[in-house]
Amino acid sequence: AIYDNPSLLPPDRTYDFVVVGAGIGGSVIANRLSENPNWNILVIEAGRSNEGFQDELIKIPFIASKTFPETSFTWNYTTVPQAALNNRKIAFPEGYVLGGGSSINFMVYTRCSKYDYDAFAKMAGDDGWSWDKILPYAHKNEKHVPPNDGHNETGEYIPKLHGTHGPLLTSLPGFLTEIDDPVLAVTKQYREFPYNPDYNSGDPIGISWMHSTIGGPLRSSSATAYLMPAVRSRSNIDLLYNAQVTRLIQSGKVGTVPVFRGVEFAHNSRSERHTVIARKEVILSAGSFGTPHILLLSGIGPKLELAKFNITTIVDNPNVGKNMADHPIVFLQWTVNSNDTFDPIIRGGEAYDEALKEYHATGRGRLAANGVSNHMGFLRLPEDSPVLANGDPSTGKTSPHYEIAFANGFLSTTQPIPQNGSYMSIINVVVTATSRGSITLASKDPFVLPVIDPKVLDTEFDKQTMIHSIRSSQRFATSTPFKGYVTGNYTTLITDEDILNYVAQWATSIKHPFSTARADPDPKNGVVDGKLLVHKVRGVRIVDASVWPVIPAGHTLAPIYIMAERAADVIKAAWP
Ligand SMILES: Cc1cc2nc3c(=O)[nH]c(=O)nc-3n(C[C@H](O)[C@H](O)[C@H](O)COP(=O)(O)OP(=O)(O)OC[C@H]3O[C@@H](n4cnc5c(N)ncnc54)[C@H](O)[C@@H]3O)c2cc1C
Repeated sequence: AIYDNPSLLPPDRTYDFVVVGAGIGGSVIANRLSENPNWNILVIEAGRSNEGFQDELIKIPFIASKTFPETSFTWNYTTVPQAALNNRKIAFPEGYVLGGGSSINFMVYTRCSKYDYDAFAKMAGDDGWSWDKILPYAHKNEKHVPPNDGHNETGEYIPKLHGTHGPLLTSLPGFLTEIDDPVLAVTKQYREFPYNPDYNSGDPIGISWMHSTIGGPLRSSSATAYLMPAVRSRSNIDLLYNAQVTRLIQSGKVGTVPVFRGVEFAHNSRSERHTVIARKEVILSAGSFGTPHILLLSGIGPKLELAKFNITTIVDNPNVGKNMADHPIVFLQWTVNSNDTFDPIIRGGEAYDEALKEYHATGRGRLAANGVSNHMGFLRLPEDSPVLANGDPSTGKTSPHYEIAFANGFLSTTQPIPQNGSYMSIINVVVTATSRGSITLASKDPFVLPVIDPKVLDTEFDKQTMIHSIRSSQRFATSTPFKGYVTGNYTTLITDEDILNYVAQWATSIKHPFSTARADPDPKNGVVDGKLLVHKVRGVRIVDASVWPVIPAGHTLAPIYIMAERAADVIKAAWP
């Protein structure tokens, strides 16, 4: 059954598993565990339903960016001032809705490098997370469907690499653009930008066609693919949304080890607190901010920090909320000779209304497709690059250092679009970023947002790699295939100093927080073990981005789906 207020949840109901957070990790776990008809599952989500008020914003692919930074679909986090960004505080939205990030994100589906998974396995001390072992779960997750415009996709990807029967729908670009041909022409002419027939093979290096979590004209999210189908078809799963988990409660002890099978939750800061007990496990899937926040409020975290807020430490673990990895992003634009970019649509008005009309009438057109890019490139710094002089932080030889992606218009999440003109944008992302930030308590009150400090571009490696990425983008935009199309720079950047100033003014986080409760067999170094069980307590497991000991070098949704699919089997095996 579905409940939208804690007071409606039947008080006598008991559950085997309580899943906290209905984002990517939580939705996969809830679906897979409820396959066992003998188990009862409760899912508790702080945010809203993915249906109802303004839900077109999270259904129509092109307008994804209208869902953040501050809407009813987001947690409106703001960071502390970022030193490398002119001390700007940046907006850091996260999904506050069934589906979590998968309901509001840009839908870019990248499995990342096989070495990212091998590094996870090695650091967590569990070979099951390695690429070769986990690959079946990538297939289990995915259902590749034809592109929405029905174009012939032969040669644009390698079919055998993709799932055909999973819940999550993925597809190639559903709206072809005028820059597709020149982008592909660059890959034939320049060794710096080789063509990769499919970046989801475990070796993403090169320029590939982009895959998105889109089926037909609609976003496919963990809510539409996993959670709601299970809730609507099975009687052993209850879903409660509009209910924030405020802490875990110690429910007993095994010897000297505390057991945490109690979950406390409330509709808002003024309303009554409720509790529920999980007979088997509490699964924390509240994401890289929500999960450590709940642990800290429950007395599991760095003792000195907890003491500052008069929270009694039950388990002293200095790693909770630390080691936060993320990816910095900056957008760069060029003026182009075209009447066919998406700029008029982004500006709104008549062009947007026309596109929306076409979408409703035919289910086709630009709005039915991902607006970010049709192709993207994952590239490595040259082996002799001085940026690598102090070592290579990437996980292996098929792991990129940076990403570039090409948009057929003025794309930016920080810069306002100019009133006039036509543009092309290249997105620059440092995907092997070495800066590490944190999430810490701001208050003992669970309804006060925690302090987020991602330390964007904090290290010299990250800054120099961003400079390299921008220079690479500049070579791309001025390559022969773009002669006559690209007419000039929107912003002219010549020296490294120019670039760093530009980055300080406009860079932001791509919103891939990771590793804030990382897996490590040694409780001194991590928060969970290789089976994702929280160290030094019983009854709590974590399944979300926070447990990854490395941040995958690409976009993060696919790696989380894949790890959650395997985590579900790990849990099933633990309760035979
Ligand atoms: C704006 C944006 C754009 C992005 N674009 C892309 C992209 O194009 N491609 C890509 O691969 N990745 C993208 N990402 C990243 C990706 O969406 C995330 O990495 C992913 O969703 C994280 O999954 P998760 O399961 O760890 O957490 P989430 O999906 O964030 O789910 C956590 C859930 O827990 C809930 N929750 C939190 N605290 C509590 C609490 N106390 N009580 C109850 N519930 C709670 C939240 O409301 C949320 O629903 C983007 C993210 C954002 C924010």
